[in-house]
Amino acid sequence: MIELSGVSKRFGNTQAVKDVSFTVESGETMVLLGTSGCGKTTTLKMINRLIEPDAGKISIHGQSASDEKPEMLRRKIGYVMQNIGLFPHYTISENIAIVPKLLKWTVEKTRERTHELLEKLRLSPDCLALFPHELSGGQQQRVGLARALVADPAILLMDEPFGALDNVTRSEIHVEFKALEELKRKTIVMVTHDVQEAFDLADRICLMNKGEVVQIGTAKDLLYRPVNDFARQFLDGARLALEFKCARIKDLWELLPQPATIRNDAAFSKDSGGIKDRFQSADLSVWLAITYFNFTENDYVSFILDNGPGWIKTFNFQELSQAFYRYQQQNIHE
Ligand SMILES: Nc1ncnc2c1ncn2[C@@H]1O[C@H](COP(=O)(O)OP(=O)(O)OP(=O)(O)O)[C@@H](O)[C@H]1O
Repeated sequence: MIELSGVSKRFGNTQAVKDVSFTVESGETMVLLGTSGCGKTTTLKMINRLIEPDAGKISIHGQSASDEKPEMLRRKIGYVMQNIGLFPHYTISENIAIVPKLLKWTVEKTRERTHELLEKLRLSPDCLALFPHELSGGQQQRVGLARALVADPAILLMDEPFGALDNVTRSEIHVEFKALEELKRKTIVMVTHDVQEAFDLADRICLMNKGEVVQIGTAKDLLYRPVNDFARQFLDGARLALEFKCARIKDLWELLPQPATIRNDAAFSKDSGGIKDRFQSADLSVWLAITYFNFTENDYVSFILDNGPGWIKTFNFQELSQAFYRYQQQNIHE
């Protein structure tokens, strides 16, 4: 768990961070979101003491960060730098081995862990002897993540980790990132100025402006219950896409047409793994349902909820849109 209480930082005449307080629970992903210069990176760097606060308290797992030596603190906290930040004259293998070296791991232990991570992050072992510039942006980003994860830290700080990637690669990596078992147990604080990214990855979002926290909440809180005009306007440009991202098929289940027949064939029984062929989990955002499954007027897709009556529904794009519209109305008028 990470706790910030009344944390402030000034650089000369600039109040970079002002009285920021929030708690990130163990295993939670908190995204610091806001426009350029609003104090996100400064806040992140105060957590691992790359920057020292002028005022306030930061504690990690209940222990004050200021009581610990910065180098010791940083060994326990993975850090993915802005613009990936790989060392250009180190090979990929050397880049990943930086923390293991500090921790005096054996060559064999480092090699084993490196290969384990490469496999999880879908990187070929052939890249180990290469230099960063010989890899694509997406591959470099994965190496940056491998370097931060190598010592299996419970906490991961990520500063615009996908900032260098184009939009398509970025969305693909978001899906993979969410699915990585290695990350599911970690407490993550991530900085981004990209609202879509925040909505894709956050459990909760901390929206900042001019060094201060404007609102902390789930994506749905920010979308449907903004605390002020700034919070409302910050999302306005992408509101519809964000609403699609926030809503899961299961959230609108009751608004979707009742199944004409409840099918029971063995092909998609729970025992056979649930998802078969065109059968998708209802725990999927409406956004993904539409973008990934080429969902059209003529195209019926079956979704599976939990077991029980009505746990499979088959509908087309139009029926999904209608249900989504009713869901939006309900939330706005909540
Ligand atoms: N080392 C520094 N010296 C002087 N001013 C700084 C320093 N670091 C940050 N600042 C200023 O503090 C403010 C907050 O910067 P910070 O990098 O935390 O913002 P940010 O929200 O992360 O922005 P970006 O998304 O552009 O990185 C900015 O006005 C910035 O110019």
